Amino acid sequence: MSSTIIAGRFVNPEREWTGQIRLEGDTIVEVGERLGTPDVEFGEDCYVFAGMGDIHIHARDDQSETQTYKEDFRTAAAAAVNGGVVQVADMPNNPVAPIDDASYRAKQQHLAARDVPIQVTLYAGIGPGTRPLSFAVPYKAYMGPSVGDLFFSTLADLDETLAHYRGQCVSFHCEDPELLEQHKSAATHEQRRPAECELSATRFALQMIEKYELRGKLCHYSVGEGLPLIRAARAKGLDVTCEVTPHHLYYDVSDLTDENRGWMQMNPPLRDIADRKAMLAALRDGTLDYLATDHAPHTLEENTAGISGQPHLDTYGEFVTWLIAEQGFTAGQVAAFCAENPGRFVNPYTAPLKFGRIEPGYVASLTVLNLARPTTIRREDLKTKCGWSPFEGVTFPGSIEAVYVRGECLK
Ligand SMILES: NC(=O)N[C@@H](CC(=O)O)C(=O)O
Repeated sequence: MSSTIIAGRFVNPEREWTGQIRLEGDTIVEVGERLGTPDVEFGEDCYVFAGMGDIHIHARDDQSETQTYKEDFRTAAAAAVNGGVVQVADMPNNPVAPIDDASYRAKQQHLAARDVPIQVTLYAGIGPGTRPLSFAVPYKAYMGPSVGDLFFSTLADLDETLAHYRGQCVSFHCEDPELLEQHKSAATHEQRRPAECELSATRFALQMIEKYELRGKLCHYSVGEGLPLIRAARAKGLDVTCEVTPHHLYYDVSDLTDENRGWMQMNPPLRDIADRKAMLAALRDGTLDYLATDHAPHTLEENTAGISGQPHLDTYGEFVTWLIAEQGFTAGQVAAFCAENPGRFVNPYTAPLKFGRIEPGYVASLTVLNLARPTTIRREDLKTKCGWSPFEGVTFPGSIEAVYVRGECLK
């Protein structure tokens, strides 16, 4: 079995240290000071993290193959590696939604045939009348309409369905369908999906998590007023974690112009500056657990025509360098919300591989960021099939030095 010694500055959430690690096959087998002559050495400008994980992506690939003109598992995996991401979790709002044993297994087989190097965990969908699968998977509930047909029209219907999912791991897209309906004639996207939709849905999701003892997760959180509700629920002992996207941390409504409105549209929408600042603070204090992109690759033409979502996998790692160099996040904080917490979320489903830490027994996947070499995002460097990024032209303070996937250096 091939053995590689890597030297550099390593980061886990609780400590940062200079030393060496030894990889054997696809596993980290030793962490120490002087294990031998290094095969690879990363300099002082680099941080070596456990491989980063994006637990909210839309690869747009399923057995129907009707959306693979914009992304498929291969191009999503290429975009992930390009952005320093070694494991992803894929959402179920496909034309053929994985909602039961047969449809989930069929999507798994479809994925296996794509033979991608990174780990892809599949969510199963919860829709009106669905029931849990016979094996453990993470679930996703779209409370109201977003993209695709998997959603509820009333929260009462969702409650009735969730009663069957007691104790399961359920992620919520928090927008109240009845309030969305009330605002549907408003002038702009953000007025049609206002903060109160997410707040009301947050209260409901927390009630459901308590009532059915779910392992709950709130997706792409964007409303400052909801954060105290999440903290209070945790203080009460609820098992609830929370994602935040790059776009809700970087942009707010003051960035919207007549020209960019089309491609700056996503669900939930951009919010006020105060919300954006609240998200940054909550990511720093641990209220938000995961940097998860909601990578939603649609073509620019589709976005301009009104479909919601932005692609973000290609730029995940560069965006993280902005958090460190310009927003004052510590490398340890990054190791928590980009590696350890996403790893903890998927590890129940990825055995024998264990993601998220630099520690013997964990997978030999690493994300190495260089904080001294800035990157300007250019369309020609993207690997996503949809072919664009909202960050085109943005210069981030750092770059991706290397990406190891199961012991192999892929970038
Ligand atoms: N977030 C989005 O704006 N779009 C997502 C759907 C979703 O996650 O709601 C998509 O599937 O494209």
